[in-house]
Amino acid sequence: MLNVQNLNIYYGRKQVIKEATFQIQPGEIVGLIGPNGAGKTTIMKTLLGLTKFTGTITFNHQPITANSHQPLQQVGALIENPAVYPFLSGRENLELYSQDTADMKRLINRLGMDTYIDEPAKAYSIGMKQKLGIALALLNKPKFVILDEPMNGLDIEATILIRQIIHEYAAQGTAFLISSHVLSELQKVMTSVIILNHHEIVMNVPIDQFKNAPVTQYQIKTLDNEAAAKILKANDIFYRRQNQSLFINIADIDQVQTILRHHQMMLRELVPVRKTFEQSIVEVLKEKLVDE
Ligand SMILES: Nc1ncnc2c1ncn2[C@@H]1O[C@H](COP(=O)(O)OP(=O)(O)OP(=O)(O)O)[C@@H](O)[C@H]1O
Repeated sequence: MLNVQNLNIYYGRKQVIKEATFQIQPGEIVGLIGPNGAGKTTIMKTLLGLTKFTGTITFNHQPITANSHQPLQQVGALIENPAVYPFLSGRENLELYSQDTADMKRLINRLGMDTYIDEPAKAYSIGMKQKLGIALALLNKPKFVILDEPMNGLDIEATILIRQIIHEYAAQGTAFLISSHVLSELQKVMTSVIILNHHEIVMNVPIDQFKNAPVTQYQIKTLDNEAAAKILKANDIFYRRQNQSLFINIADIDQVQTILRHHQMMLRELVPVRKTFEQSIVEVLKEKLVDE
């Protein structure tokens, strides 16, 4: 569907994206992650034909360039602040772009905007404006949607709703490219992740890779954690106490069970602890720094 090959982008003499190559297929929800200034927004703007570049971008085999926007008719986007006319109502803003009134009405309803959609957009809160921006991006059943920090300003209920809507569109075949600094939120929707660091793609993998992260520690509970901790200390075994649990390194877990049993101290809980998504991302970004 979307095919990006050897993308290079410069602002003046400064290279902002180096040799980025990636593909996005129908129904995929791709998270774009990277530190501030890594080039996420720049990539998104370039996919919309808003920036000059070298390399190739094709959408359904048709090229997108700074001068050729034909394939973008099937692409919806929310980048930076929603482009909303403040003196028009939310509905009038949507009508400017809508090609299907029934689809527009359904979207207003699905996003829970019925009560304020006819008020001028200038009276909207940040979250209401953000929802309007998302509605604009989702109008006309797009095949591909680009969302830059879509959860900005949304409360918990709206965040959950947007997540559900993204899943619904993806189930119908719409592909998404979404950037967010809230990794835990992005983790709940994305099917794969592209990590940008220092203007290059350093990782492009399915999200399942992180779900199956190796076990690094075990969290254990006994009837008397205080006494168990003393025994571990006396045996020179490293542990960390947190939230009425003891955390044991994976290499020590067999020895810990043997020692505790020897002291007639039975385990009440033994839970494997995996690296979190956030920890894995931080490690990927650090690895790259070490390489450099
Ligand atoms: N119009 C511009 N002119 C010159 N440099 C720019 C312009 N827009 C962005 N840049 C530079 O390009 C680099 C990438 O910026 P970009 O906004 O794409 O990063 P980002 O990954 O989206 O960052 P953030 O997470 O802070 O939004 C930055 O170094 C930024 O200073």
